[in-house]
Amino acid sequence: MLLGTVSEVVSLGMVLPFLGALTAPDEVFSHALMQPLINLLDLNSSAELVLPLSILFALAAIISGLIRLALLWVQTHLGNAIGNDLGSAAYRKTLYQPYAVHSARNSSQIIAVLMTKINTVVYFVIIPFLTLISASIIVATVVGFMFFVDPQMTTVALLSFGLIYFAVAYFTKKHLASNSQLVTLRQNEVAQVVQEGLGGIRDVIIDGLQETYFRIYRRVDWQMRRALSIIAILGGAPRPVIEAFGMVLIAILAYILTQREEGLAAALPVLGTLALAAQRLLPLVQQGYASWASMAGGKASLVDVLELLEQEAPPPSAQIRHEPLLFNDRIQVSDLTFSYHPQEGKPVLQKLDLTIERGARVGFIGETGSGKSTLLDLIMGLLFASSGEISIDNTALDLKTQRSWQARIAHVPQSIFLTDGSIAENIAFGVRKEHIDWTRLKVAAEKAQISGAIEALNDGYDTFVGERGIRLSGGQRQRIGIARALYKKADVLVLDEATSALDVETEAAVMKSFEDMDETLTILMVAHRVSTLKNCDYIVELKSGRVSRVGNFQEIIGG
Ligand SMILES: Nc1ncnc2c1ncn2[C@@H]1O[C@H](COP(=O)(O)OP(=O)(O)OP(=O)(O)O)[C@@H](O)[C@H]1O
Repeated sequence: MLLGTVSEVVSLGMVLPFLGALTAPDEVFSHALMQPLINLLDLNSSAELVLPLSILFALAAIISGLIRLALLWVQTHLGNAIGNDLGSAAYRKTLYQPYAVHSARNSSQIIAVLMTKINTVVYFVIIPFLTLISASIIVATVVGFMFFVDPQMTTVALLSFGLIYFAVAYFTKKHLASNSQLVTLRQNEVAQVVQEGLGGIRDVIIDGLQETYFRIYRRVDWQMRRALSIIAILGGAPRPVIEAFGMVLIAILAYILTQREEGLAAALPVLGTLALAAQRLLPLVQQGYASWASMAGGKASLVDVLELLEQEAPPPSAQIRHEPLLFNDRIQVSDLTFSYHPQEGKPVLQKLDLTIERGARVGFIGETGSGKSTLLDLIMGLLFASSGEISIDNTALDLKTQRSWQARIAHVPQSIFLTDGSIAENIAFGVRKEHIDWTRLKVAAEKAQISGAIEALNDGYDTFVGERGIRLSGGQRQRIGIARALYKKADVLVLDEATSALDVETEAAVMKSFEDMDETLTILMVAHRVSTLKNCDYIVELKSGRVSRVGNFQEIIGG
């Protein structure tokens, strides 16, 4: 920035002697400031001065250009580096939020912030801010230099340009703010429509909703872009007006200067410098104004990014590997009440008591919405009781013990997330490829009834699982999910409709393989088909947020 300023002033400073040398060579030759140069080059006449001055002038211009190029590089790079820091910090904090926070909010808004708004902030706020600072410093210095050349004219020029920009800023401020708001709202909607359309693509295809989603996307995206273009237009609009005005002003100044006693020749260097300064200064002032306008336009996006950054930081213990919580006897659920929204209506679970011994295979049934998944989330320490408690052996499950309890659990959801990687990497999830324990991996795959299918593939365990595992069937995905849980060698396996996509025979085989597992392995499962629960030690039936019955398969389901 400092270099940028120096380069501007030096290249401007070179104009005065250069034009002077062309128009009034003798005066320049005898000027005190020129003597060191004249002595250094051993010049004898004013005519000899023109060439070195021309070279110096050209050099100053080239250096000034190079420095500005470097400045552009630094600003853009720095802006994006700051954007990367902000985005990563916001994503990290988001990941570490409690499950209750995630389940209560709209994920597409978070996606909009992390994918789109952070860019808006970089290109509309951070880079313009850096540009504004450098433009302000350069403007101030160039104005100072111009003041030195001709204070009167500089004051007139400054006041006229300044007033115009202030007036424009005053009148556009409101429009910039409202469009800024519009941009962030529409960015949320764009993220939502993309997420909903692609996330539910099966239903979109079956219901023939492609055109509906396409139309919504086109409308909200256009509204967002229109607001963005209004911000850009408001930022750029004064330029052509001011440039025309600037030229008029220079014509007037030229006229006034030529009317002075010294005549045109004496006025020309001053006029040239002023014209050049205006030509340099105007884009800079315009850049400063456009940066301000852009920042005003990006403000609402910045507010959204800052909101994510203000989320509670992960506790220092979050990164530490937790020693698994002692679990030798039982999970005890005592007098447990839970509400998603404590102020509203009846709790989802009410005064629930339940004991699950270590090594038990427990099935949960109940009507839809009876609270099965919620109870499993509470047992897994993802949600916390509104009143009552869950304890493991005799340790209460709370924020402090949550991570060490979770170190014992493997969860198999209904739909598992597969990363772009090999099957092996997806089973040994989160483990670096070189650290994978292949024997353990193969045993897990065998027990999950997937080893045969994997080994039949050309690349076996190294087969690449495409984007979100699209190349695998639902049943294969679920079995990979089960193998992943088994690889973790957890003490508690939680299966929430984890076998719903399997055919009856495969499901029975998976269930059978659970039977052969270590008898200390505790299995909690919610099943799509009650027949899946046939081999459970007991079945817990939930009704209206309470345990209505506990018994074996025969007692609860009947023969
Ligand atoms: N994130 C949430 N925010 C608010 N309410 C929720 C949330 N998740 C579930 N609920 C409500 O809690 C109740 C219990 O839901 P839960 O998913 O635990 O039931 P479930 O027995 O597992 O149902 P299903 O068999 O349909 O999966 C339902 O009334 C549901 O609407």
